[in-house]
Amino acid sequence: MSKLLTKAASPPPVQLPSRKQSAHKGNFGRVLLVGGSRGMAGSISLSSIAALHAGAGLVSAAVPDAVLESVAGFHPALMTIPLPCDSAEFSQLAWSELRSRLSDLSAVGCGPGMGTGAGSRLLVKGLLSQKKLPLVLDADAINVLSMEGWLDDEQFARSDEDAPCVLTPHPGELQRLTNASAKDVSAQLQAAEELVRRLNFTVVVKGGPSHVVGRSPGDANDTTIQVWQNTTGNPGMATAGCGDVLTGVVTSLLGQGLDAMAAAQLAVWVHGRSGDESAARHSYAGMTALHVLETLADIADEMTSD
Ligand SMILES: NC(=O)C1=CN([C@@H]2O[C@H](COP(=O)(O)OP(=O)(O)OC[C@H]3O[C@@H](n4cnc5c(N)ncnc54)[C@H](O)[C@@H]3O)[C@@H](O)[C@H]2O)[C@@H](O)CC1
Ligand SMILES: Nc1ncnc2c1ncn2[C@@H]1O[C@H](COP(=O)(O)OP(=O)(O)O)[C@@H](O)[C@H]1O
Ligand SMILES: [Mg+2]
Repeated sequence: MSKLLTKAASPPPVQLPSRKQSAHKGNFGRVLLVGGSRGMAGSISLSSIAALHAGAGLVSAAVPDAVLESVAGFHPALMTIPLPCDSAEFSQLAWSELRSRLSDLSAVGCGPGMGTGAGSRLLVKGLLSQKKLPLVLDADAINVLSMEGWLDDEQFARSDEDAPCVLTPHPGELQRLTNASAKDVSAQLQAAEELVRRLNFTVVVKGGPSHVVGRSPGDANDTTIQVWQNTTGNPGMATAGCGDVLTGVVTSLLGQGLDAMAAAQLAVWVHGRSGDESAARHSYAGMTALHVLETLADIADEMTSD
């Protein structure tokens, strides 16, 4: 492990259980990331490899056939699933192909680099409609929700018995989804609370700092909505692909069994922590999402109780 230059200013909000000597990769979840398109193969690769660095046992990336080799080439531990595509993006046949591959998964993340064409829309609708698998929707999956207005439809709400759904919009994506101005943090947090209240989703409002808005599990009658503010991260993270990395971390922690609020808080914390270490090792301007991704490997055990 490379020598750390920084220490966390505050402890993680929640922690993962420590790893038993007898552990095997099945203990740490089998997750799937869905996305990518020609020209944006990097985004889904960042998300998928981030899921590995956050401790997932097995990670697959379901991508348009046209970018399979590029995505597979990023990391030998990553498995890939080719899906039908038109010239650049998923085709309308992609969902019917993917739906039969969901059975033994523990979480799925969708959206990075996906594009918003007809194939992407069918995939988002299919993943949103199934309620057995924890789901993270980011980037173009959120843009599809905005374009189709699906979140106005209560049929997509999640009960406490359903698997959770986590949205991870940046302010621009949240503005498209809710009309709350990207420049008005309190309006955006109120809009996120409304999504939690109406649909029982968990929402990561990304930014500097990020917030996690959701309900803690446990007492079904406890309808309190928490708005938790992250204590890690820095402006060096305002760089292409940084959010794609977070998508993989949230998916990974859901797949390791954390509830939506805990997975989202811990993911945001460790992602910002990796951003802080990356800024110290490089510079605000010089660091990239790849540095944040790779530094996760050095600090991931800070998520685990001693
Ligand atoms: N290497 C890759 O393949 C990359 C692919 N990406 C994909 O590109 C697609 C488009 O995502 P982008 O986020 O780049 O484009 P968007 O058009 O969604 O967001 C960019 C715009 O949103 C607004 N915005 C973003 N963050 C904001 C903030 N903090 N405050 C106020 N306004 C803000 C700004 O107007 C900005 O111009 C996504 O599918 C994404 O996953 C990006 O993640 C970049 C890297
Ligand atoms: N000034 C900042 N301070 C802290 N974190 C930031 C800052 N700017 C961006 N980030 C983080 O970087 C990530 C950017 O996400 P996003 O805009 O989706 O990037 P991309 O889509 O290019 O991957 C988010 O997690 C956000 O919280
Ligand atoms: Mg993004």
